[in-house]
Amino acid sequence: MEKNIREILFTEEQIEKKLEELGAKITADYQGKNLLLIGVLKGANVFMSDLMRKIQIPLSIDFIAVSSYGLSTESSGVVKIIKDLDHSIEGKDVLIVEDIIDTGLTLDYLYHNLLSRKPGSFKICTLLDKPERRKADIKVDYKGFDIPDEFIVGYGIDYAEQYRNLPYIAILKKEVYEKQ
Ligand SMILES: O=P(O)(O)OC[C@H]1O[C@H](OP(=O)(O)OP(=O)(O)O)[C@H](O)[C@@H]1O
Ligand code: HPA
Repeated sequence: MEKNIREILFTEEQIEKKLEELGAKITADYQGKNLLLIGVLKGANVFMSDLMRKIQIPLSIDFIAVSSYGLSTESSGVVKIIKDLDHSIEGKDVLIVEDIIDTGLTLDYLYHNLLSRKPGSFKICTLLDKPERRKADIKVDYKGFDIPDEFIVGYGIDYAEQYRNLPYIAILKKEVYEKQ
């Protein structure tokens, strides 16, 4: 295990099993629809790549890049779009794919921003949900796991741009970010 990791929350095998469940639900719910997965970069990159291969219906993908945490473990509360979508979403059945919902401020911003672009439908899928920290009310349609109020890394999720390549989801040791 990486030396700065306190505890592994979900192993590769547990993540794989959860993705199969989520993929099966999305496949059943979006039959005959015009499914567009929108990945929220950079964190959702790994989850989105694995999830889309568990969905057994035609779909398209796009990405939006936002940032509110920068190099910190606390949300700045100011969400910035760094890279916008490549295409219009008008009339499309949009499923936002997030790695983690924490305060909910990122998704609250994206919800209002993307809804104004008139999608046919709009739903939210997140791998991880940290409900204790919520500041904005978010309705999650597809969820992988609830997690405790700890700082999480791995499987695409970073601290100061590190640890995204860990194949598991883990709690970062507090001394790693408290000494910064
Ligand atoms: O619910 P919130 O408190 O808003 O936090 C969730 C957001 O924070 C992380 O993104 P970050 O800003 O760290 O950018 P990244 O995806 O590039 O790592 C994560 O990927 C979510 O998008
Ligand atoms: O626990 C977290 N870890 C990494 N990035 C995050 N962005 C929101 N919450 C987290």
